[in-house]
Amino acid sequence: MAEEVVTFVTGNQKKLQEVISILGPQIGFSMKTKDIDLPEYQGEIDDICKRKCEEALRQLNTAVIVEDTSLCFNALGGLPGPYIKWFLQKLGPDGLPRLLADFPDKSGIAVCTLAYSDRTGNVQLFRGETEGTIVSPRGSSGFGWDSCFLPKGYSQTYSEMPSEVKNTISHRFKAVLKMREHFINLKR
Ligand SMILES: O=P(O)(O)OP(=O)(O)OP(=O)(O)OC[C@H]1O[C@@H](n2cnc3c(O)ncnc32)[C@H](O)[C@@H]1O
Ligand SMILES: [Mg+2]
Repeated sequence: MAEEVVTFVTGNQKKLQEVISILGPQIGFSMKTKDIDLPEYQGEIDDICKRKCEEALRQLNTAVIVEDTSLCFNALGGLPGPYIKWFLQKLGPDGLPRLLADFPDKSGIAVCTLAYSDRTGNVQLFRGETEGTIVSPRGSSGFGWDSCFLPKGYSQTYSEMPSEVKNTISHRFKAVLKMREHFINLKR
């Protein structure tokens, strides 16, 4: 039987590169990619990702995967969470730890949610989380807020560590692994 073709839809090429390198060759489906910055609704993480996936399906009318990344600060009840993109854009990486200046708790959670929809609109979510601390920016590799995120148990931020290390401990790694398991099990 021919492998199912699924289109990964994202406007973020860095994210895409990481997904591809984490997925590896044996993924149980054949992946195409499409560069669209999909609209994102407000709400809880899972709902935002599900609706983003439904919008991708509506636009492309084929099986799709989308991904949504959140950075949740525990002292702020989980905010900025799914709105981290706009905080980062307006405040820059320097501004992120400053949001926590008045709080002793600097901990945060990076969350990656992948949503897969088949052509009939049946959506499945796969979530990966990595705990860490929000620090003043350190390091130059990676993208987004990588320089501010110090994963728990490590002395280097995502930006200071080699990408091969980030890609074996990250929020994205954990979500991609769950999705890959799902597809590989389907074929068994
Ligand atoms: O088209 P999409 O897939 O939505 O791509 P995006 O860049 O808009 O991504 P999100 O909506 O998921 O917003 C997440 C924000 O967090 C950033 N980001 C995502 N993954 C990251 C990672 O692993 N490390 C650091 N920053 C990340 C990303 O650049 C955005 O600013
Ligand atoms: Mg986005």
